[in-house]
Amino acid sequence: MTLKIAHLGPPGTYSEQAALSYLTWLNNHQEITNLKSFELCPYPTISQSLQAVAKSEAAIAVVPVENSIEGSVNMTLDTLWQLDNLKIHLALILPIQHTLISFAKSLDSIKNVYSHPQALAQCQGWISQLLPNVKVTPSNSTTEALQRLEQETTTAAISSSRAAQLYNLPILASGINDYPENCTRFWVVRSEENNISACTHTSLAFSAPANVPGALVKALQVFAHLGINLSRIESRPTKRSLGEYLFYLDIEADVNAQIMISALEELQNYTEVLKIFGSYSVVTISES
Ligand SMILES: O=C(O)C(=O)Cc1ccccc1
Repeated sequence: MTLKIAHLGPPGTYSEQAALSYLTWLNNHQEITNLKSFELCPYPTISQSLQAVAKSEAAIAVVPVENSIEGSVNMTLDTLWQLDNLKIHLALILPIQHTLISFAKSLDSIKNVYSHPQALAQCQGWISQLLPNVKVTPSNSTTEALQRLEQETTTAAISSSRAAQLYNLPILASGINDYPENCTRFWVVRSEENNISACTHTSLAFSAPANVPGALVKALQVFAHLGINLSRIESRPTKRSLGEYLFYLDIEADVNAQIMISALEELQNYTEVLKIFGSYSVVTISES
């Protein structure tokens, strides 16, 4: 059986790189995979990659969730909340080294720079120092604008050296992210429950029952009282009215651990809608 893996495209994105790292990881865990074959399926947006799994067009999606410089990838958080029955199976942390790709002879002749908003933000210091007068345009992914470069020789794109190699494009500058230790966390998402035991993390999101003093504190105290550590908290607008938020938590415990079963039962008392995105382990990928 061939399993389709949805990721942000066109080919050569960091999300595709994360999907390939996931396949390598699976290969080293053959007992889990039963020797299935896989097909990489690029989608125009992160949201569409997740929708592909929700609609059973693909079995798996690999999506970016958080970057060490720029923080959360809102499209991933928002789409996970909107779609029901998606479960995180694994987190992958990948090092990210951006390159400037262009047919321009030098930085002086560049007039336009394109990339995914996350990549532009991760390189904003470098851009303002070395390309202070360029027009910066966000694109759906780091590889979307690469097809422009051959015709538009005063245009550059921020992407990976792997993408430059894939499309045989010239690299004008390397390692242009503002912080050298730049890395991004990706989630591997499927439509069925993760039945791997002893996961290290659980992610969930909730809306509070009323916008009153202490609403968030009460929910968080559930974990504090049980000695359960949180590794991230993020808020996103509910989009229903200004000033109303959803709260996303990453928790350092397995959803099936007795202590988490108790915590989640108690948490129901302090939440309006509670969505558990799943339990998973975290794999750190070293420089390839
Ligand atoms: O556009 C890509 O290549 C992506 O996969 C999104 C992204 C952009 C920048 C850093 C990590 C992921």
